[in-house]
Amino acid sequence: MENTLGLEIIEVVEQAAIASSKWMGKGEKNTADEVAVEAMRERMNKIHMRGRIVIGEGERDEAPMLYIGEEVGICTQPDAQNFCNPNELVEIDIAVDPCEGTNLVAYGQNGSMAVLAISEKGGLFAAPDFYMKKLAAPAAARGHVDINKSATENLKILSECLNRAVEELVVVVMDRPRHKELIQEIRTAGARVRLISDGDVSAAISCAFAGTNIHALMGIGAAPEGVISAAALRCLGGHFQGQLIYDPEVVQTGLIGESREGNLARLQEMGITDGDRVYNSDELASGETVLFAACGITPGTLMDGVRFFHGGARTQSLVISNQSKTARFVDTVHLFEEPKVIQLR
Ligand SMILES: O=C(COP(=O)(O)O)[C@@H](O)[C@H](O)[C@H](O)[C@H](O)COP(=O)(O)O
Ligand SMILES: [Mn+2]
Ligand SMILES: [Mn+2]
Repeated sequence: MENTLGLEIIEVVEQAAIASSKWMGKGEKNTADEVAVEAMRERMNKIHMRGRIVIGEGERDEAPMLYIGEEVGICTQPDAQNFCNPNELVEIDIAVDPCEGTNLVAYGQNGSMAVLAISEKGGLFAAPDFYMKKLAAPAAARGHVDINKSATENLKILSECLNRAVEELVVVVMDRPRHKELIQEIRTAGARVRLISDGDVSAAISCAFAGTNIHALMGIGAAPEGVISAAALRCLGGHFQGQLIYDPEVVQTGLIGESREGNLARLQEMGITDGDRVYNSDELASGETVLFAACGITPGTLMDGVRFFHGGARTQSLVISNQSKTARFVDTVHLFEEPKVIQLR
């Protein structure tokens, strides 16, 4: 599955990032999202594959989406027999977030990216559009920290695993009223908190790279983003656990459905019988082959954002594979017209 796909999906996230970045700082989050979705769809449909979207994103705020169940790739098109023998190709599942951090793009802030994860059919947890409590941490802490433990306990464990004082740890938390107590607890324990307004995928992945000065992600974000983060952390050997959150009182937002009971019933309908189950990265991204790709839209901890120059643009992407055991940082110059100058730096 991986050989050429690994290269082609770089272009998928690059095209989405370029399209979205044209709307950076324009205050129009839906347009920044829409153009990323379209660019991602268009490029994906040129790939020689039989793909199916298992996680599209945006139902919650009715953002444009590559909808769940949508078939993508040349070999799913009506005229597929002209290009390929659909039966010969492995069916793959794809989780996408064409513009992760739409607000960040709209307001010109750091940390947005076009991102996706791929596995063979059935290899990614088809997360409902719910919230998810998340715990991400570096590989050294994998299996030692635990989402069922308190933040104080986990910080102590992290400090031992990473051989640094609790005061030397930085925890990313989304800046939301629901995290008031969590933030207080982390601060009381002695660690430092980096509050983010959006973009918890970037924060989760950053935990797996030493040098980012991010040692954990704690708190509640969206479930689809949890699966995408888990795919990256699974490949990188980092720690990721997620637990669906179905109680509107815990999330403190009206965007999750009317009641705890109603949400539990929705989960049952989807075949999720234990709403409190804790999933680890191997369960959220369980496939034998897992690929992850992201391209910075605005600058971030791991990747630079899209930079335009006269006649072109430069992007930075990250492609991670559990098969080749690689994390590739890809720096690409895109030429929109006949170049006069290619800027090296
Ligand atoms: O910040 C985020 C928004 O993603 P997007 O809609 O693709 O721009 C995600 O990283 C978060 O995980 C998540 O969507 C968020 O925490 C849920 O929204 P909220 O109710 O504002 O906390
Ligand atoms: Mn997102
Ligand atoms: Mn998005």
